[in-house]
Amino acid sequence: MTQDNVRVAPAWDRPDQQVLQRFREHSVANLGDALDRLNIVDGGISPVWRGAKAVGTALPVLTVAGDNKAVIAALDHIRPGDILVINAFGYDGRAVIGDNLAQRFDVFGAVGAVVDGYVRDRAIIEKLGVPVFARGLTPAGPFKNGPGTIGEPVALGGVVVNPGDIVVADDDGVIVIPPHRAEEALTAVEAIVAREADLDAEVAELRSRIA
Ligand SMILES: O=C([O-])CC(=O)C(=O)O
Ligand SMILES: [Mg+2]
Repeated sequence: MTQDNVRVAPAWDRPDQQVLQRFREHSVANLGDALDRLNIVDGGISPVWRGAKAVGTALPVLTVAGDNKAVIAALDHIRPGDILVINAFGYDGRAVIGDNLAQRFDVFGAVGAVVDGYVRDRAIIEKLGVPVFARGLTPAGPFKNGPGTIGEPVALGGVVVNPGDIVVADDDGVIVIPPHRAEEALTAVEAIVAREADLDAEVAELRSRIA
C-alpha cells in the first residue's frame, strides 16, 4: 500500500503484552549483557528527559532527513503498545517530532518514540511525560514532503529494527530485541540480575570492613 509517496508495509505480528511486561523490570544495560552485549543502539541516542523509560513493539518509520511526512502518516498505523522507531538519518538540521506529535503518539496508545535524528519542544515533552529518545534538540521545524516508509525495517543507531521487534529504552539508551530471542534474553537476564546482586553484596561487605 502507498499513501501518496509514503509506502506502508502489510500488517505484521506484535508480541504479546505479557512478554513486554516481563521486559519492564529490566535495565537496558542488563538486557544488553544478556544478549552478548550486542543489539544496543549507539550511545548518541539518549532520553530527552531524565528518567524516561519505555518498552514497546517497534513501529518503524523511515523519513527523509529533516522531513516528517511519514511520521504524521504513521499516526494511522499505531496499535497500543507500539513505540515509534524513526530513522531520520541522524540529521541535526531539523527536528522531526515535537510536543504535538508526541501527544498524538500517546493518544493513539504508543508508549513513546526513538528517533535517529533530532527533536524539539523538550520541556513540554517532559511535562507530558512522553518517553522520547533522540540524538539531540533543535528548534528548527521539519518539512512535510516525504517520501518515506512505514512498517519496513529501518536502521537505528547501527541496529536493524524490524516491525514488531521489542524495544527497551531507559536512561542509559536503547536495545532492540527480535521477538524470537525474547525468552532467551529473559532467561539470561535473570542470571545477570542475580550476579549484579552478588556484586552489590560484595561491595556492601567491603564497605562494612573498611568502616
Ligand atoms: O512541527 C512539527 O511537525 C514537529 C513539532 O514541532 C511537533 O510535533 O510539535
Ligand atoms: Mg512543536
